[in-house]
Amino acid sequence: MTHMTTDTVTPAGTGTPVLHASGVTMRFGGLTAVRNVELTVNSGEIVGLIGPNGAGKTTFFNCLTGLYIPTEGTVSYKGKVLPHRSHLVTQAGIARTFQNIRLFANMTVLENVLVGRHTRTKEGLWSALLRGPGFKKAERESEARAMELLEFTGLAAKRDHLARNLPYGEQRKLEIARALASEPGLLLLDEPTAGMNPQETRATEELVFAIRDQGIAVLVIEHDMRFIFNLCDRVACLVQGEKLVEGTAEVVQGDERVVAAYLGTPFEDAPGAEEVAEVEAAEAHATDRAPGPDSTTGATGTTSTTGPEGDPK
Ligand SMILES: Nc1ncnc2c1ncn2[C@@H]1O[C@H](COP(=O)(O)OP(=O)(O)OP(=O)(O)O)[C@@H](O)[C@H]1O
Repeated sequence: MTHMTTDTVTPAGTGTPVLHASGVTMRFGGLTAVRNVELTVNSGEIVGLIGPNGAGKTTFFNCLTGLYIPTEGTVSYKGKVLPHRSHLVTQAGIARTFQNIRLFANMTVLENVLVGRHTRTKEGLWSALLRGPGFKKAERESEARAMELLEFTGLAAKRDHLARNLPYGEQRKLEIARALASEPGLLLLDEPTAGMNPQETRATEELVFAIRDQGIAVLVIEHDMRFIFNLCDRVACLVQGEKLVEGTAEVVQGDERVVAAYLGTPFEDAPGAEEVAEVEAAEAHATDRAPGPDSTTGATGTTSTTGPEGDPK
């Protein structure tokens, strides 16, 4: 697999490293889900992580956030190696959202954000939930900050609604607001637009830009390639646990290995008649040749024409 990785790309003009993952490998028994991955996120950057289902993206996130202890490698935040404990990672300055929404369904929108603040208040989670001694003092300040975050994410009018009653897109926004409540320097988003309609996706794109503009670096996993390529300064593509390519949106979209392993066809706005004709011609060509000698392994040969795998949008 010597051809698999490329050098880390650091675009000119970006800041200092916020996150540095060095040689991260994660094995589950005989399965290597993440293999020797090197990734840096600099301040001021939005970095995308793409790849087929099962490529190891979420496992890599779990290694970054202390949920998993990597079999090999280290993860540093602002130059310091992180402990393998998720609450300490949050305290250090990394916040995340999950692929499957994890809100407190029976708490209000505001309460969910307040809970997200517990790593930044002296009183801690239990005091916040039980309104114990010392909480009152911090309460007004915390609530003001939580309301700021609800304004920022467009949820202020819903502050007293139960989280479970929010429409799906707003639940995803609330997850982001709650993550921001820990005042992170780096935000990890795991498929933030999964299940969203195009308007919600567009709004999420704007929200992520606004988060970056507040000085928070962002690392985002997403299967929606339009979203990724519009948003990201840099994109890394994982395939079978390894970093295949890393670079600007243009570089990654144009890389034939990424196209073959994941994208299928070069990414464009919408498949037009020209692309459809191309696809049909390729299919006809493939049929003419089958069953040829390269059709046995599936490792090479025809490029997938179905586009990126992933959750339907
Ligand atoms: N806790 C675990 N125990 C064993 N195997 C696991 C575990 N978590 C993930 N895997 C395996 O590791 C590989 C990578 O999975 P992972 O969920 O990280 O991929 P992914 O790129 O996030 O996929 P998707 O895009 O579908 O979310 C898969 O083969 C998966 O089955």
